[in-house]
Amino acid sequence: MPPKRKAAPAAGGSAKAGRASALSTPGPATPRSLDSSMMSEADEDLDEDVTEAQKEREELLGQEADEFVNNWAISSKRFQNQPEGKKHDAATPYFGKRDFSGLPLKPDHLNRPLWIDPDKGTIVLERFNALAEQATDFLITIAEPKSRPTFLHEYALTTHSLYAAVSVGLRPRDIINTLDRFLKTALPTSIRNFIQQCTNSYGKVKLVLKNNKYFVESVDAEMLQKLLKDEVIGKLRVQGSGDITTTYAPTMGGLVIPGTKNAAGVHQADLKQADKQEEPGKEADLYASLNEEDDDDDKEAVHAFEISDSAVETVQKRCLDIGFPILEEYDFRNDDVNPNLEIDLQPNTQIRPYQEKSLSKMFGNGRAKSGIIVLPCGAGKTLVGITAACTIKKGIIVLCTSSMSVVQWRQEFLKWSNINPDDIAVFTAESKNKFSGSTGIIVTTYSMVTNNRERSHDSKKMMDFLKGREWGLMLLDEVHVVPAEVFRRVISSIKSHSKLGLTATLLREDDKISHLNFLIGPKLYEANWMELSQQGHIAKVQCAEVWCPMPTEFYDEYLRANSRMKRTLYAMNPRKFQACQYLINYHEARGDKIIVFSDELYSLKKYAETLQKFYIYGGTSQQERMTVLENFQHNPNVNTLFLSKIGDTSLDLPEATCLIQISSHFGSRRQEAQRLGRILRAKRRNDEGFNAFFYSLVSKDTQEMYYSSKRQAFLVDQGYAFKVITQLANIEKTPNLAFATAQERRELLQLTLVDNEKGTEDDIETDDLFGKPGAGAGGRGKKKPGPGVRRTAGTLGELSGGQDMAYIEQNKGGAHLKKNQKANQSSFFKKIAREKERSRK
Ligand SMILES: Nc1ncnc2c1ncn2[C@@H]1O[C@H](COP(=O)(O)OP(=O)(O)OP(=O)(O)O)[C@@H](O)[C@H]1O
Repeated sequence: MPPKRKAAPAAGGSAKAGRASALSTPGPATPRSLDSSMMSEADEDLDEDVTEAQKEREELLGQEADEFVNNWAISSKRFQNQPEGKKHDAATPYFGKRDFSGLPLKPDHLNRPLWIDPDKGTIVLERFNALAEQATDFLITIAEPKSRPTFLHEYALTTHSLYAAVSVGLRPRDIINTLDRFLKTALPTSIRNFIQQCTNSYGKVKLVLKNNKYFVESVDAEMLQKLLKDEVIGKLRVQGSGDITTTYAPTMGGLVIPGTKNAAGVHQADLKQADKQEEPGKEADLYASLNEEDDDDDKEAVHAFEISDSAVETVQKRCLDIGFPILEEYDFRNDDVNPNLEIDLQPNTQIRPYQEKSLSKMFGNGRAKSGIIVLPCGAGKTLVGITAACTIKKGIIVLCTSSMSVVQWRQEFLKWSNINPDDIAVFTAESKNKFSGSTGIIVTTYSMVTNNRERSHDSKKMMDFLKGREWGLMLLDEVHVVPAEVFRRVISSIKSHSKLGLTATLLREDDKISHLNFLIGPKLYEANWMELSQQGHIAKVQCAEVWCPMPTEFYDEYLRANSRMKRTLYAMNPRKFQACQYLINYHEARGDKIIVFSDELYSLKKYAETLQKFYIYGGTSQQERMTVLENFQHNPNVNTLFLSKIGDTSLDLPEATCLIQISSHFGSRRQEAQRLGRILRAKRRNDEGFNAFFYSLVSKDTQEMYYSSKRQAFLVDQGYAFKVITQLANIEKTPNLAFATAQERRELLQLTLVDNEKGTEDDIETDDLFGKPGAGAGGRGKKKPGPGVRRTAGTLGELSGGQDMAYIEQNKGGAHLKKNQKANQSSFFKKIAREKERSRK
């Protein structure tokens, strides 16, 4: 990290800026401070949000605010004391110590697109600059995108991002030179040192599986000598395997690997540069140094020594401890031991530019690097995985979060590639077939592989088969939802040369995402949502937050209610109900197909029943689900569908063009992104002027407003602007809205209070929308819970759908669950417990 990573005032923090602009939409603005005052009550039971980390963050924000005020006072004084004519502009005092306006600009700074914060390594990119495209390619390779609204993008230079840059073949001087050339100011020494420090250690040592033997490899012979002298690693060298061997790195000349043309983004930038530059002589040398270096890539000598299979983890850990993280690469072209798989993309398959770019990060130097590719929902992660498989052409194992995804993955393999159907088998509770030839593809679920319970004979045999082989590629779907421990178990039991993780959002509220860096590999590529929607690969979406005032009697109850009842009340707010009805009418009349999401089962059913619409939740039978979905797709009279959280993922309904959210999972940014993902693949996305719509209905002056702003943070960073609608046009004049009279609203309140006295029903954990209700991941049968189902945390094996894994993991486990279980106990059990207690005394 660059020196001192303190929390910073959000100068230029575009997420906040995006939010602020949305809030400035006319209308009676509710002060956001109201929400924070509500926090103390909400704190009691927040599953996900009020973690220690959150408290720390809040403390930090407080410190940050103090610091800001102090700095402002100092700078303001300094500003006033400056001689007239030498004063900076009026905004200067606001930036305090972080005022970098004094940094000398390069004479041609207007032509250069980047700014950098010398303290924190935050890079700001001017998207309107002529070199923005090239700079973006470069930044994607060396830094992590943080925020990408329309005009200014923000990236962060981190140890991990530099690690990833090195892993795709960039060298420190590539990074320093190119960054310097894009910057409007000279590259600060602090940043130069940081890059050198990180990149000098990263990428020097590689772990390569060649001819089924593990080698520690480096282009630096001295480095290998150093490792051999290390007290831990030295002993682990396979005795009798000779000293350090020297070979030469493979050349790329003539090789055609799908998606490798942009090895690190820099080369492509170079080519475009030649076409676009305004001042040829001057700009052409912007990348010259990189080209020179590329030429000698092919001739580099590589030194290696062998280690045993069992020593791999120890060596990896030790290398990390001594500051030389080890990179994993698979030289699949020179693997003569593992049989080749007959698989190619279908001749008519055309991968899209961003898919190709993401793969170029994986295969940039002709070998397969392990890591994670991040693409928005509906952007075609499956095809990226399949293309990687077609490149490596060895045994492939695919791990999914649900048994339905297993079926879908197999179908996609058959659709996009020429794989023989006998060469691709699935391993689920229902099917335990192997492929027929010497190698092939197995598609399975995380839970099938990590299941600790006693296995059936067939399942055990299958596991032995999976463990006993060496796989060329392990494809890990939806990596953000799978607990780190599960990865550890998967990775330690199944041996594979390379791993590719796929996800739409590298987001977890619990920060465990960093584990993935070492368990799978660095983030290789993250696509820009806005760019993909502009290119028509995903739909353009208009997002809005609709503020629904609460009638006084509801609000009075809300203030008195416990946290569970509060959630029910803000979902059942009759004004919200009316807004939902209004939006359904409006969008149905426009010819849209609408999905209404509710995490709250009580409101899901009440809304759907009152409006006479279909709904699906965990307890809906498989047959009914299919009938409802079919009708939604093909019946012009069924245009609205209510869904519980089981529809958050895996739902492929390209007919849907409008989403309305009436209740959600606290502040989960991931759920918000996943739900938006349900309309990103809208069939009509390329119709002229087409827009999909995403509405979040929030009850005004309740905790929901706080959660809503939290939930939107990720999408705002992707460039989505949330408009705040404080009043839906003419809603008060709209006829036939439900709960129009005070009497009806009072009755609704009474009914809600009575019905929910004993706590509300939770959604049944289920596979996914297409899975069997109550079936565990991998389709393992689970008893169908009766009414009043409780939420259980359980292990991954017991959890069924990817959609719930992380949410539940974050539900601060024991305490919360116990509380819930207690609340759900019937009075009979409570009585028994009391009697037991008494008899003990
Ligand atoms: N290169 C391509 N050419 C044509 N169609 C494509 C291409 N890539 C993806 N698609 C199509 O885009 C749709 C979305 O793909 P896919 O289901 O793989 O998305 P995803 O990123 O996995 O989404 P989610 O995160 O929601 O599961 C599919 O219908 C797929 O066939």
